[in-house]
Amino acid sequence: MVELAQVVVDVPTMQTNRPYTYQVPVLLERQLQVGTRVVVPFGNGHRQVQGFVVGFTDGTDYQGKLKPIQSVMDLQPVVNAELLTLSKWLADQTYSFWIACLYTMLPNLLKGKAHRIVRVVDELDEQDYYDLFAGRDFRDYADFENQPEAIARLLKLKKAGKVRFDYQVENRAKAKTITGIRPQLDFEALEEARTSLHPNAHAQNRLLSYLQSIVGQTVVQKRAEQQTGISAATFNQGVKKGWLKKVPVEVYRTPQAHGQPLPDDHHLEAPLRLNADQQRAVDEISSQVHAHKATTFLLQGVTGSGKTEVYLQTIAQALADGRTALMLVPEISLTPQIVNRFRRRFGSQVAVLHSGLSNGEQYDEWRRIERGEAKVVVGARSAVFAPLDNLGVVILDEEHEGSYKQDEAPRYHAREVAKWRGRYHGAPVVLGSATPSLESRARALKGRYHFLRLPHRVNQQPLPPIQVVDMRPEIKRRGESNFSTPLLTALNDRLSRGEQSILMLNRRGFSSFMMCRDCGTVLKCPNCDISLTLHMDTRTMKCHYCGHEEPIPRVCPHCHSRHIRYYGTGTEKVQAELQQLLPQARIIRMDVDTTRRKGMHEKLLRQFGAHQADILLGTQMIAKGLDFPNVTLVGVLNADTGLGLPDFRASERTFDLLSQVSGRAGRADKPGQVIIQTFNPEHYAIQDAQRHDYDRFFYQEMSLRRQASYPPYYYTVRLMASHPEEQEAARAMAEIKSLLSQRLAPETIVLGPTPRAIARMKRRYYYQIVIKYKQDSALHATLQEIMQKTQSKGFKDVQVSIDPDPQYFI
Ligand SMILES: Nc1ncnc2c1ncn2[C@@H]1O[C@H](COP(=O)(O)OP(=O)(O)OP(=O)(O)O)[C@@H](O)[C@H]1O
Ligand SMILES: [Zn+2]
Repeated sequence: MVELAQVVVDVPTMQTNRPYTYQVPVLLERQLQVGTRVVVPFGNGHRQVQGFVVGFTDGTDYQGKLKPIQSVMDLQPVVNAELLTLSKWLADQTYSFWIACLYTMLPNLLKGKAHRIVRVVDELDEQDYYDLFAGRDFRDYADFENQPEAIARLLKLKKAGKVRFDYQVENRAKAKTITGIRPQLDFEALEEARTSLHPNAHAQNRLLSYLQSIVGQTVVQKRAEQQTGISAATFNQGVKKGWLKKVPVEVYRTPQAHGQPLPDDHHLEAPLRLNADQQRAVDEISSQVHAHKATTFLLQGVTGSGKTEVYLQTIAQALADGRTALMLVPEISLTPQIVNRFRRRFGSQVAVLHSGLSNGEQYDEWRRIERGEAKVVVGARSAVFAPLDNLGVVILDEEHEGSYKQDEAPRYHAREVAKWRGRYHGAPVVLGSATPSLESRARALKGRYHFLRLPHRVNQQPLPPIQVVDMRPEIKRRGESNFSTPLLTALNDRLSRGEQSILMLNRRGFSSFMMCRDCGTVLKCPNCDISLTLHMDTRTMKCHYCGHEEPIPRVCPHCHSRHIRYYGTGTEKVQAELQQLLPQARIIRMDVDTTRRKGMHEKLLRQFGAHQADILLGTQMIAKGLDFPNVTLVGVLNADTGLGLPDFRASERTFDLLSQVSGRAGRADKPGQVIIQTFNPEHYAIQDAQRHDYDRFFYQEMSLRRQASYPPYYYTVRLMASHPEEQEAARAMAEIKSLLSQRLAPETIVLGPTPRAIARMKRRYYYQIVIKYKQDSALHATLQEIMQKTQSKGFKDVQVSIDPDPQYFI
């Protein structure tokens, strides 16, 4: 019986969220594998859609006539067996479409329409090389279509390991190539040409000898020029005479540490000598690597305790076992120092995946991983899907960070995916943080995670003393200023000693909003329910949610008064004030605006590291991972931002941020100092951060969470419905609520429906329900049912999303 293929099609609706059965045309039989993308006709109109082959079967219940697969997009699978299984689990766990999960795992370029190429990877005999490749190193597969004989020859070559079938994406990015040269004559023929040369033709003589030395090879022209001193003009002459041919040679686009040369693999950095706590951590984790045990570790180490060194040495152990490693960081473009450390240690075995890469770079890094050329992946959230084989260890640094949760479908948490992959490969998972999430710390206390601690800084210094400055009397005394007297004194002090300071402002943009002093009108986004932010660099008002942009108004749009002014404080304004207060200080500002251009982030940090500035002033992006020995002062200008947000994690986030940024001071031999300015000096999050007392914060916050039935005592799910009409969104939610009340266990708490904190966004109104539960066997099925139901006619134009374990509630 002929096999049939099961295909998940790119038609994301609830009804189509399952594999469809297709016939496999004889011609495609040999190419088709599980995990390849195909084009198939779909529906009554036979419209062409993309899909993924997820399995084969020899029978089907389907009564009608099966349609045939139309074409195969990939000549080797883009999703391997592990990731295919994972995608299915992910769809189920996150209440999302299987097809969306499959696409989520792939680099951007493979989300588009691919075209196939065939690449020469080993020496071919001339017949094949010229017949099939016309003297090039790769060709479009489409060139061979309808030539069964050529395809048969290619398949034979593939089997012999001489060519590889690959995929590239049309019109978006192809493999990057540079010019290579390839001799077109054999040794004797070149010799003949040489003897018949004019005796003065020295350059051509040299070219011919050189070509003789590389017969059968392709050499990058630039490299040949450098090695031999033969000029480009001489190579061109050689082309005209038919001695050589120029051919494209594929090169990888390696994301560079901006302007910094990559270390070569012979000059890698040696591991540091570990202290006793670090050694214990490395030993315990490595023993699980060696034993193929999927133990989850919580590594809680104070800032500057040498967690990164523990990661590096654990990974080295996994590599020594012939395995691979995955290192996740919250937003990698913000932590170039970590990437550089990994590169210095592991050289070209490291691949980097993050949103700051071009699509081409991302694709090339992905292929290096997939081909097994890169064994250590450092990346942000989506790197958790890196196609690493034989994983030996997975590490999540700063595990408490909310950015590990994707806030659009599929709403997965990288921590859960990491644990899944750990189980699949028998690999331990290490969750590292100075300030673990309450969830993780609670699990460690219960023994579900293996708890490791690094309680001291490696430099033997205590954590820096923190002074909290109450801004209320400061403002009364000195008027509206962003700088208290103690902070200014401390800054001056560092300047005179030639030491550096880091200042954090918890904001972005110049001002947060604009208000009319006569009528109180605040300039708002026409699409969303939030105020617009002034951006001085582009001289516009911008919405941070939908991207809406408009010119800065001169008069109030409501009452036409000219008394319209900017409220709030942005980095640009603070920089101006600081420069006025300290005219001699050299200041680097780092925020979304100054780092938008590629590579700017690294550049600014490098300048600061080279002491080309005295003060680094920035938003939250400077709080994490920076390791500058000469920084002895950290100032936080406004610790309170965020405390007032309607989110049960507001205190936790404030505590984390303050602890994190304080940790940037005094990391080497000079002692550090931290000054925190606040309008809420008595808040426990601020006081506990001041004492460096994670445990105290943890127990206080835990008791509040228990009282309010929040995580980690309860699990939460958020459901959201949106519609352009407010009452439609509300009505849909009411219907969902009644279904939930019927199905769920009586102990389960269902809150809402209520308008979301930002009730209107992108021209839609949002209503939400929050479910809190400990254990509810009916929950999963009920949520699946809601997914189904919201696809029906009664829910026309209502968009419903289900967000398990949401990280944000605004
Ligand atoms: N065993 C060691 N001996 C000497 N120096 C070390 C050792 N371990 C780490 N260091 C150095 O101490 C500094 C801090 O270490 P590291 O950056 O690993 O700490 P961390 O815990 O990851 O910090 P944070 O969480 O604050 O970013 C680094 O400069 C690192 O090179
Ligand atoms: Zn908007």
